[in-house]
Amino acid sequence: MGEPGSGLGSIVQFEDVGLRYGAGGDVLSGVSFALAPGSFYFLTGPSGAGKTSLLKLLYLALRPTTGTVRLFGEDVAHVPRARLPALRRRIGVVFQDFRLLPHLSVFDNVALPLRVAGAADSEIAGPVGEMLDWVGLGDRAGARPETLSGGEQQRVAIARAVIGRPELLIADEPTGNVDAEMAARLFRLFDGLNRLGTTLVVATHDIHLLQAVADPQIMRLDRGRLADPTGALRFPPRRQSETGAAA
Ligand SMILES: Nc1ncnc2c1ncn2[C@@H]1O[C@H](COP(=O)(O)OP(=O)(O)OP(=O)(O)O)[C@@H](O)[C@H]1O
Repeated sequence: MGEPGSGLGSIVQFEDVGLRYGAGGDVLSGVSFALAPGSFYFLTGPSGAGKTSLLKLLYLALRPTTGTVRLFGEDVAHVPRARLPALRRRIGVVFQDFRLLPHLSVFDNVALPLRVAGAADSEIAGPVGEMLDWVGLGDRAGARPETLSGGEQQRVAIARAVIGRPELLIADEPTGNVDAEMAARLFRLFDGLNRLGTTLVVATHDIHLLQAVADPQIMRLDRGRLADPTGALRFPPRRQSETGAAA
């Protein structure tokens, strides 16, 4: 797990981070933690605790009001605006509200990160087709997002977030709209990515899904503060009988 406080070699480091929206009160305060490369963190806490706000700091949609956020070793407050897109390309995000592009097909939504990274069409078809098969949407490649159910849109959003094998994957309630079987499958996908080296931060209320993951660590937010100031609590290791066959 990350070495809270030291942050050396971390993918993400928060130092005494505080966040306010406008003239409102503290949404986050005194948040400090460091995530080691290749770790798998769950972010839990009651509604309104600040989980989405913390994730927004991670994917550079917000900057902290106080304190320091470092991503890939860089203080985000000092990253020139022109370099932000390059930094963002290293991060995959599954948004709570999916944010699929309505004028693009399912295929083109999922292909987008590869196209932005400069991949040729010949390099795109195979991986996108495989990814759509994996999330059970191989036969919906040509569909527009608006014709899909909420759960199907969520799976497209996950496919788009992971297709480029990001160094850091951030997901906000990524299984909120899918059934238990698909949720377990998606978590095995996350676990597989994690084994390949991707660092994950997943906000979820679905605590029992943590057992689909080899080495989960838990951060709990309560009213804008990390409940465990040392950064993480270790979850009991999964038992084979509880997880079923591997993906
Ligand atoms: N854009 C905003 N402007 C003002 N206040 C906001 C904004 N976004 C969030 N908040 C406030 O910040 C607090 C934390 O919200 P946040 O969405 O981060 O919580 P959360 O833990 O993700 O909740 P949930 O589990 O319900 O999604 C809430 O009190 C919310 O009202």
